[in-house]
Amino acid sequence: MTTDLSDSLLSRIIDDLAEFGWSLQTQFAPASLTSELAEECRQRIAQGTLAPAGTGRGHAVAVREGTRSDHIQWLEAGQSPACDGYLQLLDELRVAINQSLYLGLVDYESHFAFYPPGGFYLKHLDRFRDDDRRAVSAVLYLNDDWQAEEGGQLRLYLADGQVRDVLPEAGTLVVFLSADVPHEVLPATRDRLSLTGWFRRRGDGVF
Ligand SMILES: O=C(O)CCC(=O)C(=O)O
Ligand SMILES: [Fe+2]
Repeated sequence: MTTDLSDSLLSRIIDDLAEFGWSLQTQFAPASLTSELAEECRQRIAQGTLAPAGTGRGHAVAVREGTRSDHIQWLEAGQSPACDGYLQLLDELRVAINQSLYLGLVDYESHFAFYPPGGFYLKHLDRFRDDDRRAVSAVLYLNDDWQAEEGGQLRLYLADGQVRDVLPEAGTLVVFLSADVPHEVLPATRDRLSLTGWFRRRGDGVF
């Protein structure tokens, strides 16, 4: 699957990031791609390959009960045309951000996330105390026809004191500066599927 991001979409995201530290695009990914990704996520859930997420750094971290209740599986390139299509789009975005904002983003790490009904992620920052490589967070949602009364909003606490809620509707991408925007996932009354990821800067080699 090959798709390209339009220049106007890329400019909107970059301008928003520069001015406000976050951006919301309700039509980031084509419906065909999000439905394939949702189908793949559902298959992985059914096969039992998603595992309870930890809250520390890296792939092998302790599960801390009570902080978050999503199940995740990390993406690798070459697993499916849909995943590769998604990674290609995010790489286009990475290159565009670097060209305009000089953030020096070197890669994008990403996982499927599944929040069962009642699932949540308490207020947090995506940057770890001992690892500042995560610079920009990007989440693509995979849920058709999401209604506000079903809950599941991503709640962002912005620098100007405003609080914004984002519905996890299929095709919506939310992007924000990982170190600057505390956020939480509110419980929902239905399954909540997404692809969550982080553009990273080069580390200093200590970790
Ligand atoms: O799914 C979301 O809306 C955000 C998830 C999140 O904050 C995280 O995985 O760090
Ligand atoms: Fe987060």
